Amino acid sequence: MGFMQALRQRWTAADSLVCVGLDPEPSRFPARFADDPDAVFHFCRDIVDATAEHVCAFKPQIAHFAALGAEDALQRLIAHIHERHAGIPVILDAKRGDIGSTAQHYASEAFERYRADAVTANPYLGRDSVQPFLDRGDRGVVILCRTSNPGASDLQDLPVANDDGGTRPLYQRVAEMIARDWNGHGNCMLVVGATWPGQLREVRAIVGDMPFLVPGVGAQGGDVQAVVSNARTDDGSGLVVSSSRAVLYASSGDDFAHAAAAAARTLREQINRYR
Ligand SMILES: O=C(O)c1cc(=O)[nH]c(=O)n1[C@@H]1O[C@H](COP(=O)(O)O)[C@@H](O)[C@H]1O
Repeated sequence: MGFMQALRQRWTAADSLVCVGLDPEPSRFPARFADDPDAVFHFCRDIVDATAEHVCAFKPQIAHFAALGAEDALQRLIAHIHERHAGIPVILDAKRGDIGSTAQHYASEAFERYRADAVTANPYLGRDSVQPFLDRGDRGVVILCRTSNPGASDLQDLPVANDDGGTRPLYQRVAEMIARDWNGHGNCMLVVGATWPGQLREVRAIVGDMPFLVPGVGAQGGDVQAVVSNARTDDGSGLVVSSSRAVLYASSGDDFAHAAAAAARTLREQINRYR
C-alpha cells in the first residue's frame, strides 16, 4: 500500500491527525537512561509504544540521530515501528534536495536504507532536486512551503511575479506549482507551520485537498484551534499535526512514557474538537 493510502486509513482507524516527532536529546532523557549505551533507541521505542494508539504518523528527525552517531538506532527504530505498529506511516524528517545525481542517493537513503514511508524535502533548489522523490509514487514527498520558524518570511515571503502581471509571496507560488505540476503521482504533501494560521488558510485555498504536515504546536506555541479551523479539508482531515518536545519531554521522571501518551491523547482530543 502506498503512503497516501496508508495515511488516510490511519486517520480513520486511529481517529487521529496527530504525529509524534521523534527528536531525541539525551540531556533531556529521564535519569534511568543515564548508563544505557543504547539510550536513544530505548527512549524513542518506549515513546513510540506508549503513543502509537493516538497517532496517525511518526516523524523521526534525522539530525537528532546523526549528530549522536546514532543512525543505527534510527534504522532499528523505524524497523520497530513497521513490525510492532504496522499501518502507522513513518515520515523521515531530513529536508533533502540536491542536484539530481545526489538527490537520487538521498531518496535511496530515506526509502531503502531507513525504510521510511515519506521524507521531507526542500523545493527551493527546483524541481529536478526533488524529482527522484516525486518518482517514487508509493512513497510520500513532504515539501517545505511556509515553515514554522520566525525567519520563514525572510525568503519565503519575497514577492514574485504572477501570471497576471501582479505579485504574490514565493511560498504561494511554490504551493501552486507543486499542486499543479509536481504532484503527478498524487504523493505530495506540503509543510506549513502551525505558527502561521493566515498562511495555512491561504495555502489551503490554493491546493485543494492536498495534505499538510503542520509542525509548530506545543513547544513552538502554535494554536491548535487556529490550525484546524484554517487548514482542515472539507471532510475534516487533510492534516498531520506534529509535536515533538511537548510529547517527548512531557515528564523527565520515570512516568515519561505515560506522560507522553497523555500529551498525545490530549492533542488528539483538542484537534478533534475543531474538526
Ligand atoms: O519539516 C519539519 O518537520 C519541520 C518544518 C518546520 O517548518 N518546522 C519544524 O519545526 N519542523 C520540525 O518539526 C519539529 C518540531 O519540534 P517541536 O517544536 O519540538 O514540536 C522539529 O523536528 C523540526 O525540525
